[in-house]
Amino acid sequence: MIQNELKKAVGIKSVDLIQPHMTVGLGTGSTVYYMVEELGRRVQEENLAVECVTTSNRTWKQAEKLGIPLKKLDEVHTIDLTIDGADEIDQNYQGIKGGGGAHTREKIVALNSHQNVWIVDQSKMVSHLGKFPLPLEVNPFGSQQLFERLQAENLHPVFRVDDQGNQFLTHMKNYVIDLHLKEIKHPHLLADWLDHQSGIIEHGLFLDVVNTVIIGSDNGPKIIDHIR
Ligand SMILES: O=C(CO)[C@H](O)[C@H](O)COP(=O)(O)O
Repeated sequence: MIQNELKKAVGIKSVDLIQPHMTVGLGTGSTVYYMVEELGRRVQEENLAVECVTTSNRTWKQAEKLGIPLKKLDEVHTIDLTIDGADEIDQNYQGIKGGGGAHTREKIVALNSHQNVWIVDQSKMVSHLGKFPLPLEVNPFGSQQLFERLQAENLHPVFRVDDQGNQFLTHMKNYVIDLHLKEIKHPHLLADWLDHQSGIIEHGLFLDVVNTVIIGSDNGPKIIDHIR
């Protein structure tokens, strides 16, 4: 099966986990796109009653068009379930997110959710994290000094640019620095170090977060449940 078909299959499958009257977090990305389309269909055709918060303007606009009831994060008390994509997942179900630069909002929503589900095609499953560059959302103020500090630590930073070659800007008008690490041997140690650097708003290591992973494979979606 081609990659998009795998993404579509897991996106559709994940909507089965949404129960009536849940508050649901909607992630960001091309896999989540299919989940949101299916959720919109069930809201419209099957009167599935839910309220949702989103992790990006892109997902908000898509969900709004489909008539999915939306709330701002600060308007809800709890999030029952968040469904999101991921860029890499290792054998301990630790992840890298932020390929789309939305990881700050994604992490805020994830850490405020009772359950987190990641939907991925099989290419995202890896033995060790780090082949995918690790995104950092950084404050533009002092970002060059931060860049040099990351260089000095041999973390191989690269400022992300957009299609036009301009500085990539997040929703909150911050920069993204991607760390080209090849392999992250100690994800918790690295996360801890990054958490203590001024100027880094959020990094893309999502550790001990996910409860369920749905992996798209040629044999159909495979659900790995009760991870934590
Ligand atoms: O973290 C993300 C965006 O910040 C996405 O969830 C991640 O990049 C996966 O996207 P896709 O489903 O398009 O491969």
